[in-house]
Amino acid sequence: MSRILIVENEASLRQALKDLLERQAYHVAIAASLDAAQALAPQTFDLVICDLRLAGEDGTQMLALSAPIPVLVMTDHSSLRKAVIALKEGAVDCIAKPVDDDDVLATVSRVLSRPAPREASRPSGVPRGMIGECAAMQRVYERIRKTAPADVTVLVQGESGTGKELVARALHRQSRRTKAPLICVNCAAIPETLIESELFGHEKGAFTGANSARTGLVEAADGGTLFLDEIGELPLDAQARLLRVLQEGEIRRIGSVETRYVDVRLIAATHRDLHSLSRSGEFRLDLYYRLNVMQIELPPLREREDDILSIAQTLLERACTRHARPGLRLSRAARRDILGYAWPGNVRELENALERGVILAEGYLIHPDDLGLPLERRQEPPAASPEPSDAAEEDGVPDDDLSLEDYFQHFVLEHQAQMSETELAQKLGISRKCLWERRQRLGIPRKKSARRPA
Ligand SMILES: Nc1ncnc2c1ncn2[C@@H]1O[C@H](COP(=O)(O)OP(=O)(O)OP(=O)(O)O)[C@@H](O)[C@H]1O
Repeated sequence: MSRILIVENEASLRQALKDLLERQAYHVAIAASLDAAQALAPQTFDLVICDLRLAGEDGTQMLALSAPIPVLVMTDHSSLRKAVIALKEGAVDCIAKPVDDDDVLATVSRVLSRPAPREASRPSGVPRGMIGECAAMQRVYERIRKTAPADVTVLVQGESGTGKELVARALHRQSRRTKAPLICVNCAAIPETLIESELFGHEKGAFTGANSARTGLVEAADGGTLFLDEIGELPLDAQARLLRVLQEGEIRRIGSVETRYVDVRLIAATHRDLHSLSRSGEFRLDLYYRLNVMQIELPPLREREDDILSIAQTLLERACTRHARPGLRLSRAARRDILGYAWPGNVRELENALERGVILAEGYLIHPDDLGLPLERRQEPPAASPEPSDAAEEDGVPDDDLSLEDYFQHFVLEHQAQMSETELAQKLGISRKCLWERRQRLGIPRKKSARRPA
């Protein structure tokens, strides 16, 4: 069934819409703000419903954050102008507030019955929500395309923040199970004492505190896909139960003698070496072999040199939209830092650094200090090719978009501590008045220098 994300800051309406749509068997997630919506990866849904007037935020920003997923906007009479703008900017339809249940259901069903932006028809074959076109990622996309329809267990390996959950979502979307649930569980985030009952469910009275019977997440994924992130953290007892699910499709709730049958496709992910964990007795070898039918290996960001700047650019645009700071750009020095840094937290860390940059940038450019990358972990930037055919590629940092404004900012920031305003203006070939005006426009306030004023 289709997955819908509701973005609405008013709690009662948010819950009422959720209940209404869930009664029609849609899978619904809710968010009260743009940030909360962004954290739920809006591009992985089938439809986003968004109020245009979120508390202090502009709901039209959801259009850019969700693209290419259809966005249905909600508005009352006081913001009709905004609704017209949203429709012009690509919203698929508009629901009038106060909302009418039948109107909501009819509009949702109409929008969802239109042909969806299909994965396979995306020009580059890049799964929805994923960025990057380097050779290693092309191999990942090809693996996803071939593996998804095969309905086999998949083991996704990669460091933290490399996109393992995005791969699981793409596998599910491209599989025959796409209309059934995808249940994502981070095994490391659930306390060891609770994990078995969370996964496999329990009967009433099975243990202290089990006041009622509960369905586990494996059963909730019946007919669909179960994504177990950080599977290396699963305790041995839970591993034994999981093995039974994989071998026989059998599940037994904690405290129950009754065996139930489930049809679940398992996608597991880990940043650890399960084979060596099995040698030390921490992971069952038989489970490892069961999981390891197909592997998808995600490269760390530092090995995706060809991709880093284009990923940064896309993530930067998203962050600019989120924080209503359109048009911010990375300074040359910031791009060099991005290329030279080792990115132990991978794409997630890059996303966070850019978010920081967008929030802290004072002018139109994001400088290294705004990104705040830890100095000790920066590496030398990738070496320039021995005989650069294009001087603009010096240090591997493309220079093609280094505008006069970039140059101006860079020059002023680099020399203002040592030069007076007159010297700076002379070197730049402009008048002092012009220097002052540009400082104002670009948001580079004059810093007090140790030199006497000119
Ligand atoms: N190739 C990619 N394209 C776009 N965004 C990405 C990519 N890889 C990771 N991200 C972003 O980085 C963040 C982390 O991604 P994800 O949760 O899929 O990583 P993970 O490998 O499962 O991490 P962990 O192991 O820590 O759970 C998300 O915000 C995701 O959108």
